[in-house]
Amino acid sequence: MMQALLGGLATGSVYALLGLGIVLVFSVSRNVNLAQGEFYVYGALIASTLVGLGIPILLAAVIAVVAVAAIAALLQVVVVARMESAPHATQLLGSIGIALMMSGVARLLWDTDDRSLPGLFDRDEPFDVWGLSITPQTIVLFTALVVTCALLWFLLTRTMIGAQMSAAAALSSRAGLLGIRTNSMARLTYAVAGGVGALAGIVVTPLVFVSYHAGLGLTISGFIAAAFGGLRSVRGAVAGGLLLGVLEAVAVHVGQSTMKTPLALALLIIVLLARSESETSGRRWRTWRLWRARRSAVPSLHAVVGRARPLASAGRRGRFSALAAVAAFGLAGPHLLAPYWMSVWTFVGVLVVVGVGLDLLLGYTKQLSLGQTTFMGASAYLVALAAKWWDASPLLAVVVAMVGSVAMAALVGAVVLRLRGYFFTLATLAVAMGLEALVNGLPEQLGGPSGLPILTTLGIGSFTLDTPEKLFAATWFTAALGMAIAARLVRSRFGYAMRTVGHDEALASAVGASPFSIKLRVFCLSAAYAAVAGVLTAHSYLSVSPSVLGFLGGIDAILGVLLGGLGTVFGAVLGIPLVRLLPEAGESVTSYQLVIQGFAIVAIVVLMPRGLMGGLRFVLESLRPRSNAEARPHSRGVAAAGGLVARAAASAEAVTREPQSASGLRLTASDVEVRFGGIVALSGVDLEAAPGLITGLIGPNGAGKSTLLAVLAGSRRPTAGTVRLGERDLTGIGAGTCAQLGIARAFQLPRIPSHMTVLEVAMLGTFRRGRGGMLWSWWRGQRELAAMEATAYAQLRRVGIAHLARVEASTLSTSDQKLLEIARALASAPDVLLLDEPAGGLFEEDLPRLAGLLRALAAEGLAVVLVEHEMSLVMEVSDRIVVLNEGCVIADGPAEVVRSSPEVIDAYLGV
Ligand SMILES: Nc1ncnc2c1ncn2[C@@H]1O[C@H](COP(=O)(O)OP(=O)(O)OP(=O)(O)O)[C@@H](O)[C@H]1O
Repeated sequence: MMQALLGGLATGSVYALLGLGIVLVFSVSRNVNLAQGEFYVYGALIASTLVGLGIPILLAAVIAVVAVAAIAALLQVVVVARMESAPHATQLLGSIGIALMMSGVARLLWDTDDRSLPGLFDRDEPFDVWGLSITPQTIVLFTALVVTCALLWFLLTRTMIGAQMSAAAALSSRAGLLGIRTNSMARLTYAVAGGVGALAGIVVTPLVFVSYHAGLGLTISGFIAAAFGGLRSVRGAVAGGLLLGVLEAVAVHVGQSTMKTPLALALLIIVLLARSESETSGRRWRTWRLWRARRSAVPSLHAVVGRARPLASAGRRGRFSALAAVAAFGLAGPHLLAPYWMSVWTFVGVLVVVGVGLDLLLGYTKQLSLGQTTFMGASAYLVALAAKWWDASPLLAVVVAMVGSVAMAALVGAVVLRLRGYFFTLATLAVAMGLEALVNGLPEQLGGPSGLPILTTLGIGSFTLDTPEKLFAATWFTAALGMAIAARLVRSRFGYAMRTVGHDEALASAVGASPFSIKLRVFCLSAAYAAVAGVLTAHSYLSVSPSVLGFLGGIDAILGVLLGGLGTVFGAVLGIPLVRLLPEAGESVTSYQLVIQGFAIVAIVVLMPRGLMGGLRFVLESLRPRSNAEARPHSRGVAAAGGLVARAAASAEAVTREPQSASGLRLTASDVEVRFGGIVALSGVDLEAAPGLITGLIGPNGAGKSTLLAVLAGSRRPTAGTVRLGERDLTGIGAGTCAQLGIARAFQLPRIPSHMTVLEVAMLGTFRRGRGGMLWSWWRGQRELAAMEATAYAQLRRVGIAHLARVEASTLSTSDQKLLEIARALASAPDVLLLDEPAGGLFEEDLPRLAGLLRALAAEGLAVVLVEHEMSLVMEVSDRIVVLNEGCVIADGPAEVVRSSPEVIDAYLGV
């Protein structure tokens, strides 16, 4: 046992070394470097080539470490630096692209052979220490870990460079203001991470062979180690690496070697979850009750539906033609294609189905799941198992496969969607790899590496898909149907919520959409697409093997969707055939496949983020004749809005004087305290926002006004104190539920999703007034959208920017964006309106209009809370003013009383 533990510690040292590289990069540049394992592979392979040329091992090791450091720095400059401001999903995709590209180049340079290295010492015989046998190379390995930790500690804490690295990490983009060259720091970090990775490869390869494809597995192990310390702790990475190594060794020692990988990956998910924020169940229960309670009070969008004209959706003809072309291909294909090509195109169709589901998740909600093929594989396995274990009929086997896969997605999603950004993606990767390893390790139950046969033929009753021609047609019809369903969904109220969640979860909560619930539903829906693809693939190949579950099987779908264009639904049908047909170009291409895949991912992410569909739209937009007076649209969404606005305007006539809900509820904050570590932002604050009144909230910079507004909106949980709306306790229930209950907020810095028109942004506000979830929204799509547009247009007109309805919102001036924030908030027909510096950036001549609007809103019964530095506005419109200073209320009363308070003059007005 002790010998096994020692072996575990040795393996753990390798993981720790890999984890240290990941920690270093993440600490400085907030990137998860998925190529860390490739640095290991390159270090070992370069050194082995040099040794083969007769260079002594020590010199070869030094050259290899320097070479890999240089490669890493080059990759940082050429690829990573260009993705700095991209979303997490894009950065991770770029990182995957780099890993695949490096792996592919390694295959070309060093072929598929396993390689080894001589040890750094001549002696081979192990030492005997207290009955344990320790090889000299194991000692080298431990020494390398200790020396690397010491050097990293010295570099980070005792040198000027280390101080600059830490500052670059802590201050992010603002580090440049202090004269810190953030680019050089990031480059240096990558170089050091590359060197550490190469060193790990060089010290381990005398013990274990290395080959070109080892990188990904090593990266995952390194990531598990790094995750222990939250990706930022050197000590955490070392402890995590050693623990993982020991855990694996124990699994092998007790005869469960096949469980090694699933155990390690389960450990990763547990660690990630332990580090994620979780809500208490009590709070969730209260939130759910309040969410249900709001139903009766909300002025329904459906009261408007009858009055709003149904819109002929823009681009409908184009979508219909595309769907008809795909279905026609399904019919004509069997007559046009030779049998071999028909089977190739059948699998392309299967991947298109996966790709459309993936696009809903990645393109709209911006969640990069590397586990899509997990659900495809699970479904294919369930088809096989239903027949094998329960002798199920073909139809029942399909039902079992679909229900089982979606239920599995719901369980997996409920766990992994608690994680954000990189952590979510890596958890899905862990699920995919873990399941593949599990199936491989259970030959008796699940067929092991050779898989299972499919014993059923797809069909209903006497109608069976028993020929390749029928399966081909069914696959492409399914793809067309899948695209039609997705295209309708993304043009519904739920579709807008998906896009908002993808852009900005805080904004989604502020309009009453629950990011978690939306992501979970889309996760399950995309799994349903994958499950359908699994059913088709099982019956096409008549067998299923573990490789279908693995993450690499899904790379083609990801790459195809990226190439076609994310967030387009139809991009999958453009991109996936190009990707899948590439290997068919010949034997020689197959050996270049990894390089091409990796390079294509990197190139698309960096150079063509909108893919082929984006390019196509750009060309079509450029060809479209346009009058001079017309504002140039920046996206298809913007162009589409042009035709709709006139109708929205007409419909808005019917809803212009929408009754505000005016439920007469009062928002009360009592004894609120908020602390940020040692900073007391608010202390013992009371505030009451009564219906029909405007409550001004003023105070010097840093007084705590925005923090109090965040507490009232539910987006910040107070350290102490309560918030109530009428009798309901809202403390800590979250911004989404507060928005659902009628508290609307306009942010100090406008939150404007990219590629949305002004009308669309205002429409987001109507979310809480719609009915039902994803299915209802899909079913009622166009009528509900018409009501949303009419309602939003009415509010745009109210704040005076209806003429900008079709302009891309992100191009508006700050003052117009501020007015748009108010329009969006009003579109929710709130009871309470929280405004954070609405006059900031407004022109002087706009102030009277804003004052008039605020008074009118109060007259309609709204409770308005106005945070503002523009004193003329506050004094003119406020019925009551609360003054904050250093987190405490120093005055509360009518304008004339507050204005003459010596304390207020001293703290604020006199400045
Ligand atoms: N996320 C945070 N972490 C740490 N401190 C914070 C955070 N948010 C606010 N603070 C601190 O809390 C205090 C109150 O900040 P807040 O933004 O609420 O003030 P404010 O009155 O809105 O200022 P301004 O008028 O400049 O917007 C400040 O000292 C600020 O530095």
